[in-house]
Amino acid sequence: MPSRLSDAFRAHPVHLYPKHPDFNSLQELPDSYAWGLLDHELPNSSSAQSFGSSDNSVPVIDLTDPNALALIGHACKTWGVFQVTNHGISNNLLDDVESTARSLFSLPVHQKLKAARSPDGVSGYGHARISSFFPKLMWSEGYTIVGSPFEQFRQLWPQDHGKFCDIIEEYEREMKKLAVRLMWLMLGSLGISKEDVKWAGPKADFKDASGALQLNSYPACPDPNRAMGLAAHTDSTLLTILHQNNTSGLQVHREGTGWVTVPPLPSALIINVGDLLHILSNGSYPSVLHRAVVNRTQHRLSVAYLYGPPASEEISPFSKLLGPSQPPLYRPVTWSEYLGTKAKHFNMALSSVRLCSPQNGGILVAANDHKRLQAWPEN
Ligand SMILES: C=C1C[C@]23C[C@@]1(O)CC[C@H]2[C@@]12CCC[C@@](C)(C(=O)O1)[C@H]2[C@@H]3C(=O)O
Ligand SMILES: O=C(O)CCC(=O)C(=O)O
Ligand SMILES: [Fe+2]
Repeated sequence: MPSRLSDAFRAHPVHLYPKHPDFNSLQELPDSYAWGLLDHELPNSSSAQSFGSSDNSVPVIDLTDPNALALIGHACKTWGVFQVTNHGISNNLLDDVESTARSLFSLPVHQKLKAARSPDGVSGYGHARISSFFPKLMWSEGYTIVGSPFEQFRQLWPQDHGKFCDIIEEYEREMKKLAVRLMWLMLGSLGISKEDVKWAGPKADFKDASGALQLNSYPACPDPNRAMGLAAHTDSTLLTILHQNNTSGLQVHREGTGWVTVPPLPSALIINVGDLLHILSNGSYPSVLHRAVVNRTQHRLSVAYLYGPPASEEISPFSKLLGPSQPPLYRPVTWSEYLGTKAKHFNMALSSVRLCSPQNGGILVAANDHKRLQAWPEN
């Protein structure tokens, strides 16, 4: 069984389309990128709301608010996503990481391909792994970093990789600290304390936790209504911390409302509940289904920090949350195994680790999961 994050995809290599176009040279949307009409830019579209009553917009939480723990608990239960302000990450660092991503994606295609992700690897340049589940290509490029970016950055920028490595390494350190703080707020809001999480380590600092950085680029698109930046998915994480530049594009799916745009707020970071927190909370903090759409005039960038437990630690619902009427809904799974499951089953990954209920005669998908699956627009 794989034990490091970088081994997670050994058993599930993806051979994605080898051709990477120079997006800027395309005046028309090639058929291979045409998904059919999306409704995100249609006039009067009710399915992509961004502003409205506060009930219909993603919660914004000030981390210095004395009530932050309760606000976060409510946001996790009802949205699976929230924005945070006063999070302690400096604007300088956010600007630096954004310009690192901009410099990277502006390199010529042949240069970026020198750091191409291998079919069974985690790090490097390429399409999102989930691309293999769709007949059409996504209007985006990605670059994944696990651990030190040094070796690959040296290929990309033979002369001046040093400054970019420093920025990424500092960003990884800062994200890790923020993730620990958010973890304790999210777990605390579930009534989980330090003694309940042995894998957080003796100092409760999640020292052995793992993380990946995903840089995403969504160039301006000649036909945005028919293109998809990043298809609807949930993250296979405990939580994800997302920085987006000043261009909107992230949408989250909410039952009963549909797609809701998460507006860029200066200095705010977006926090997604991932599938592993969904499992730990026994489904009470559902992972959020989200996607990225594109636009005609602006280049959008985002940087996601995908945070998970130690790669070989078994994750299962906290026993404190279980009882005679709350049986565990998910079987134990390691992050590494779960990433492999996602690579194989994509949107069925969470229900594939759901425990069978004997009353259902072994039928795997229970009522709630069923509703979630129906929300996936591609189903
Ligand atoms: C740790 C990881 C989560 C991720 C796969 C990865 O190895 C690094 C990239 C992550 C990402 C980002 C875009 C969406 C996503 C579904 C994908 O294809 O690559 C996620 C993966 C995930 O959360 O499952
Ligand atoms: O670009 C975005 O807003 C979404 C990125 C994302 O979902 C991811 O990297 O997992
Ligand atoms: Fe995501």
